[in-house]
Formats: sequence, structure tokens, C-alpha cells
Amino acid sequence: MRITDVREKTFSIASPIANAYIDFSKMTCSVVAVVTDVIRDGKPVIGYGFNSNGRYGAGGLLRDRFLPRLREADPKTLIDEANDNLDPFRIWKTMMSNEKPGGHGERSVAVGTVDMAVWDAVAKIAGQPLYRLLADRYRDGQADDKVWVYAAGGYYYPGKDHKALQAEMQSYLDRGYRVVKMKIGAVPLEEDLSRIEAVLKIVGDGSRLAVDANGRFDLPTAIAYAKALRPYGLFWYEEAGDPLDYALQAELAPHYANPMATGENLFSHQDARNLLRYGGMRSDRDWLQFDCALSYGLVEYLRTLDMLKAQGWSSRRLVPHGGHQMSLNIAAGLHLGGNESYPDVFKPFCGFADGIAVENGYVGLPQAPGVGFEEKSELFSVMKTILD
Ligand SMILES: O=C([O-])CC(=O)C(=O)O
Ligand SMILES: [Mg+2]
Repeated sequence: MRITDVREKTFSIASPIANAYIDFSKMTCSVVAVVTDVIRDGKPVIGYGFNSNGRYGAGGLLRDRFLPRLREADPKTLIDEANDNLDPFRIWKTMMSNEKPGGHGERSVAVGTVDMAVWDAVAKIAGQPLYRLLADRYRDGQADDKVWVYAAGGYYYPGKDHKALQAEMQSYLDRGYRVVKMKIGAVPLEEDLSRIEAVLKIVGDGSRLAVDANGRFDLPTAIAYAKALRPYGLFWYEEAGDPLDYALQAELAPHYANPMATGENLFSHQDARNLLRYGGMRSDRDWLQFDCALSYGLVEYLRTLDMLKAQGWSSRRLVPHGGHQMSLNIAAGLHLGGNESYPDVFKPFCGFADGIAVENGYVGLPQAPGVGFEEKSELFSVMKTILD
């Protein structure tokens, strides 16, 4: 068994939306295909992966360093002999050879993208949906058959008034979501409060609305928002300050007793550990949003899960950023608290398999082998062009 080809192609996911920190007018996304010589249903098994929104495609890093290392490796060193499959851990080690620790930068995006494709291939070779394979290997066969998801949107874009924001949120509720998320921090506090109140008129209760500042605030601004948000009893207050400013997060906590969330821009288990060591995050109410696709993949995410356990955190406090099917499989197979969903933005990389509806805030998973990309026709028709 061997990898016969591995390819990357960069796609545009540009749109006019903006959060408090960036607009997405030039956003791109890498897709990777890992082609194997294993035949299933008369065809070679091909694993696919892509990187999450918010970080740009990693084609340069992939072409310069990570894909050549895989191509040059002795195929025998990439195999899991016990399971007669590819070995994601050995593949990860090969990709990371001659890489110094620390300063994680964005190579974690490149490696995370390949890692997704490798796990997709591994599950296809095993003939199982990925979440079942993960539950069998790591959770005594116990998988969740549905996953809690929330609808992320509420972006700023030119000309978007309260009415449009309310219509967007109403449409998420109409599609079965119970909790929605909106952006804050790109306009003055008073204006954000009026946007929030407009959305509360639609969702009814603060416990059904999360807000996301995308790391925009300094400590005084984060505290001013905390004080203003507190009475609403929101689902969570996300990424108030710079993702690496653990002291800010810790100093904010006493000002905000309600749940907070952060972690989407921490790309390694060491950075995640620093958040738990120094960020004042509270294991009884706060949420952690590490996204495997941006942070060295599931091989690294398993280390993060071990670290979390050692620090006394439940895996149910994890709700990954990114709204992709890979994290949905991880959530179901490894017992996370839920997953993000983007019903309308970042198409076609957002959303779940065709014909699987959100019901009362929960979504099921397709039963096809792999991550389930082939079950999402709009996405797969784009993904497969990488091999043309
Ligand atoms: O706007 C973004 O960069 C995405 C984001 O923060 C989220 O989904 O939580
Ligand atoms: Mg966010």
C-alpha cells in the first residue's frame, strides 16, 4: 500500500463579508488530494482535505516543503501495519521532519490540510465513516449519532441593516438551528448593542445568541463590552482580545460571569495548553474552539484532547471553529460538545452532507466511508477538479 500522488490546488472563497478584524474579499482555501494504490469499489482510494476559512490557502508551504517530504519518503515508513492502512501519525512525523518547535505560524494550516485528507483516506480504506473509526479506535466504539451545531453568521457587509440581519437570523431558525452567532466589534459599542437587540427580537432569548469580536478589543474595550453584554445572558462572548494575549483573557474573566469562548487562532497543543494555564478559562462554563484544519490536523488534536483531560477539562467543552465535516466527525466520534456551522457563508466548503437537515439544533452524519465529502455534491464537484 502506498501514496501514489499528492496534490494541492488553491480555490477562492472570496466574499464581501467582514468581521471586526478582516474582510474576506481575497480569502482563499487549499484543497489537497492524497491518492493511494488501494482499490475500493474498483477505484483507487483518494482522501481529500481543505483548510478552514480565516487563514489563506497554504499552497506555497505545501509545494515547497510538506508534499515533497511525503513524496520522497520510503512508502513503508507511512504504513500502519497493524491495521493494514496508512498511518496518520507516521505521515505527520514525516511532514514535520526538520521543523523546529514553537513559532507555529501557518505551517500548521498546511499540515492540517494534508492530515484531513489522510484521515479521509484511512476511513475509506477501513470502509467506515470517519466518526465510527474514531469511536472504535479511541472511545470503545461509542459514537454520538448526532452533534449539536450552531449557525454562525451575522457578518458586517456594506448596506446590511437591522432588517437584513434579522432576516438572516430568522432563516437560520427556520432551518432548524436553536443558537445563532453574530459578529461584534467593527462598530462602536452602542451600535453593536442595537444590532444585538435587533437579533434578540428574533431569537427571543440571550441564551440563543453568541457574539464574536474576532480578537479586536484591548482590555478596557473588552471590559466595557463585558459589562454591556452581561445582562443579555448570551450563549457565549467569543475572542474578545488578541488570541495570544492570555493575560487579557484572564483579566477579563472576573468582569464576565457568563460563558466565554476562544481558541480558534491557537494552532498547537502547546498554545492551547498556555491558554488553559494562563488564560483564566473556566472549565465549568467556557468553550474552546481549536480547529484541527488550522492546527496541524487530527493527529495534533488528539494531543490537545489528552492535554485537556490532564488539565481536568471535559471534551464536551470543545466546539471547534470552522464549520467543516472533519470537525463534525471528530465531534461525533470523540465526544465533543458540538460544532460550528456556516449555513450561508464560505460556500461550498461550509455545511454538511446533502439531505441531512438540522433538527432542533442537532445534525446527523452520513454513513458513507470517509469524512463524507462525496455526500455533499456542491463541495465534491469542486474538490474533485484538483485531479483534472
Ligand atoms: O469570521 C471569522 O473569521 C470566522 C470566525 O471567527 C468564526 O467562525 O468564529
Ligand atoms: Mg470566531
